[in-house]
Amino acid sequence: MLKIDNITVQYGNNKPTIEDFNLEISSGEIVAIVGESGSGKTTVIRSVLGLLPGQGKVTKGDIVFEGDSLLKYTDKQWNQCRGTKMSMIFQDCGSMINPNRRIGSQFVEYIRVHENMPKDKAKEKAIEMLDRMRLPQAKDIMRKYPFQLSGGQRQRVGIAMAMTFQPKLLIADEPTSALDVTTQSQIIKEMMELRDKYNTSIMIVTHNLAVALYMADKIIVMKDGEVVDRGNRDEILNNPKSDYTKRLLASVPTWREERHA
Ligand SMILES: Nc1ncnc2c1ncn2[C@@H]1O[C@H](COP(=O)(O)OP(=O)(O)OP(=O)(O)O)[C@@H](O)[C@H]1O
Repeated sequence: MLKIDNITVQYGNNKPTIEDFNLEISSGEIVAIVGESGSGKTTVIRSVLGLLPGQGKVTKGDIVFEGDSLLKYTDKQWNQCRGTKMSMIFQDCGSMINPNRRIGSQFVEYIRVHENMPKDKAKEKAIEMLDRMRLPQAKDIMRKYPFQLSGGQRQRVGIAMAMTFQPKLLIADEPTSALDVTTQSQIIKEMMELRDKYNTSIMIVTHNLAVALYMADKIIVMKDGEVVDRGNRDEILNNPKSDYTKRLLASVPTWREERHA
């Protein structure tokens, strides 16, 4: 479904931020990229989304999505792809939700940018999506401004928007780090349900190894632009290769002798 094939990414003439990076995601698979700040996680997902900032560029390798190279996508192809086949959610929905506009008006506009439909139909669709993301009183939510919602509610709105067109790939950058622990675990469970229901592949970036161990089928641990460990949950948990991963594991809380993720 998505193949990141040996890419090197560089910002201007600086030393490459990531080198020879590989990752394959199948349909319905959840992959987590874990690592500390500055390790290159966001660079990987921005490369996939074609949204590298500044002078960022993929200088080597290829990124293939459903058989086509994303590196060769035209602006038109990107517009058809982002928000529909490939969607993203961010920490506290940062770039998705405008703080100065009511949820309803921006959700309706978001839908109509991607699909030609009358306003009332788009509104129905928005309410249906909010309902699905377990936001009770969806009609009330539509009338509210983002600041009138809790962090968890805002994040559910972001996920509802991202899931509107049932994307094949959902890319999530630290989607729960702004939330309290209880809301964090609810949102994570809800994301896993999306995978089960729609077979959405999910690529999640997190600095929290516990979150990765809980939800991901495949985990990649990065440090200073390099992959220092990769494997499924059991491999990372029981047979980590790098000292860095071992240290991260040691910091995951334990409970009754059992490591809890
Ligand atoms: N716009 C940019 N211009 C130049 N260099 C950049 C830019 N963005 C990132 N970098 C370089 O890439 C490195 C990795 O950054 P990146 O944002 O990918 O890390 P990260 O693991 O996602 O960190 P965080 O968790 O803080 O978001 C940075 O240390 C920096 O050297």
